Amino acid sequence: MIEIKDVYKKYENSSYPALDHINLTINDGELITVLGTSGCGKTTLIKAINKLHDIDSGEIIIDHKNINDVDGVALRRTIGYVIQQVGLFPHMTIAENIATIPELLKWEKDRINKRVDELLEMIDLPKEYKNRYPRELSGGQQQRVGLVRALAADPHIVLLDEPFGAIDAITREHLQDELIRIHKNGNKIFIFVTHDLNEAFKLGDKVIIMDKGRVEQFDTPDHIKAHPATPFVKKLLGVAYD
Ligand SMILES: Nc1ncnc2c1ncn2[C@@H]1O[C@H](COP(=O)(O)OP(=O)(O)OP(=O)(O)O)[C@@H](O)[C@H]1O
Repeated sequence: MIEIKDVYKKYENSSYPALDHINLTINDGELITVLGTSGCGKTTLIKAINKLHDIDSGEIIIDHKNINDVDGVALRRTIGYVIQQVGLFPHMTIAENIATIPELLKWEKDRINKRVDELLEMIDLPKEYKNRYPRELSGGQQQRVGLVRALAADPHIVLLDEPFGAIDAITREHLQDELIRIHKNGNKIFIFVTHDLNEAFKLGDKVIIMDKGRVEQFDTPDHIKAHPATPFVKKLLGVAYD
């Protein structure tokens, strides 16, 4: 469970806060999407959760522990993280890429090999891809590897920052379905950032709608559509549904 209590952050030289007194509770097993226009604070929010960014005030509590009291590096080994640029290590094979966190956690070789095979199967990549390098895979395949790399050590929480942003519409739809399937098979929290309304509403059990560092609405897609809470949300829906 993640509790975000009155979290505030303002970058120097910024005219408005990136996170303006945010309050959210995210329960185990929820797939949450974060939707908002460019610069509204989506990335800052998820980087605050894995301590890549510090916050000015407020509290972030993960599984009843304030992350202030947890070392950032140790925390990030327990939280999956997927970014748009994929970030696979180019000089490492697919198997080595997927094994990064299990290696850091000093898992036994056999356990790592088994896990790599299991994850490749999960994303329908043939076993022989294990020894390929990222450049020998298509963009969509690399994105899939980026996704399962984040799942390798079976983290309880996975943060995904516009992971399908640079992918064509058909592959993207396929990856969205895959993500839903993978999420269904575990009691994990996925927090998925996107600026695409259809993607946010398709994937999210609940959607966080942000504007200028504020949460405008946090609710299920159906409830948001039926009862948009603010003029901003109405406008956002209007653009897509009118
Ligand atoms: N390192 C930084 N230094 C100063 N200002 C920053 C920094 N990172 C982000 N900001 C500012 O904070 C605000 C929120 O940025 P953030 O990256 O969280 O937005 P975002 O919603 O993820 O945007 P996008 O969809 O464009 O990635 C923006 O106004 C941005 O310019």
